[in-house]
Amino acid sequence: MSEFKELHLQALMNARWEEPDWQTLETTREGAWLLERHSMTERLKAHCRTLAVEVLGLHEIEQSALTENELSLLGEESCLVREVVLSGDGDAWLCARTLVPKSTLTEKEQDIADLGAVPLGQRVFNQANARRDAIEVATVVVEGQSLLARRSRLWVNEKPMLVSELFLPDAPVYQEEG
Ligand SMILES: C=C(O[C@@H]1C=C(C(=O)O)C=C[C@H]1O)C(=O)O
Repeated sequence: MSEFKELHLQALMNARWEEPDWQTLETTREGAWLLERHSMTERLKAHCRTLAVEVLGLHEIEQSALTENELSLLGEESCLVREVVLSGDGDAWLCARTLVPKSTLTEKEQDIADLGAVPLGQRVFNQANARRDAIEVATVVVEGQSLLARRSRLWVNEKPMLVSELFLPDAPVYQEEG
């Protein structure tokens, strides 16, 4: 798993995020996935019997190691980094890296640091005031394969986090009926 982690998380970190072409994307199958404003976990669950989360990493990152762009979306502070792979019925579908500012992990949201195998989306969209904005997309090349990726900001109780998601080759987004 560590080579997987190295390849996919590194690719996600190097992605060149761009404003989506809403008009074009909204009419496509990929667009429905990339522009999803509600829970990605829910959308993935609709395509399998069991959705499993494997935590690849959980560590802190100093403010100085964040990019200007990340700081402008989240505020100037250190973050918790949560890295996971989501698998549908045993097939790896999505690799995700989430930056959670320290000030988001307060009060009711302290548990977000200890989610383990509970999908982040399941926890966040439990909250009536959860919302997503700042959706950006990218095409990421991993081992010669072009993969879809997106980055978005999630808000829970008006506190932000930044979620980057890479759709792996077996993900339903690439399938006809996806
Ligand atoms: C952000 C969501 O959560 C999903 C689960 C994640 C996790 O458990 O870390 C990360 C990204 C997701 O695609 C979501 O469902 O929308």
